Amino acid sequence: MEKAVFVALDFDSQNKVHELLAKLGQPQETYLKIGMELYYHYGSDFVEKLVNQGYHIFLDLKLHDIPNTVYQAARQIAHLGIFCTTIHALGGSEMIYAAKKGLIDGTPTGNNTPKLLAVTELTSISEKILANEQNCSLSMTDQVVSLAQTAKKAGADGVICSPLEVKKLKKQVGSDFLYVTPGIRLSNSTTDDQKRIATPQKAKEFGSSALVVGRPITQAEDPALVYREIKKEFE
Ligand SMILES: O=c1ccn([C@@H]2O[C@H](COP(=O)(O)O)[C@@H](O)[C@H]2O)c(=O)[nH]1
Repeated sequence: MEKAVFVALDFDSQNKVHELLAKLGQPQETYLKIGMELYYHYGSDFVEKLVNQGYHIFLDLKLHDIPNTVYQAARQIAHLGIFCTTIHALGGSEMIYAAKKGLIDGTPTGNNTPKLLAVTELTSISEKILANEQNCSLSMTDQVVSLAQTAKKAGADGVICSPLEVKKLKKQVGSDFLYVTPGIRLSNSTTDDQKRIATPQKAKEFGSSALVVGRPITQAEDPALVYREIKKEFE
């Protein structure tokens, strides 16, 4: 996982996924993120197909429900042979603990338990939205640190955050925790709906463990070239 670049497969069809994968390289060296769009369309068979081809799969379903429901869902997710998955840290420590237990209980004997990553504040949330819509009196960084501390205590393996928060997180939460960062934009990319962004180079300087990159790769004229450039800049 250290220094992986996860390509976010936010597509509405399998054909588009296969077209992209044909350009990216060996499955064993390729990290992919499957989110709600593909999962709700094609279900877990599609996830298992890519796992069986040798891809490292990050299943990003961002579970957020009562602890028992999350426990049962995590138990099912653990059968898929994926590399990591997500929950919302805002669900609280009991829910995070339940997710971790579900992943452990559901992992078939001999397989690795998927890593559990807790989403702190989505990278589409700005300081202004945090204050005005979530009525949070903490700064963005302090709120992310607080959620990460809760997630770590409850057994998560790492968090999803912006690269902008990683330096402080490493100091206050520790380097023995994963900091996986979306919100990655090249200096010439559009920001789209992302608010807390950084380039791959900056993310590397701040200490991100892994990057998540969608549209800058998937909507590029030459996705393979951009993917290679991002990997080179980050590794
Ligand atoms: O805080 C978060 C959590 C998850 N994401 C996901 O990452 C990708 C980013 O895609 P881009 O096209 O590079 O913006 C996307 O799948 C999100 O669901 C995030 O952006 N922020």
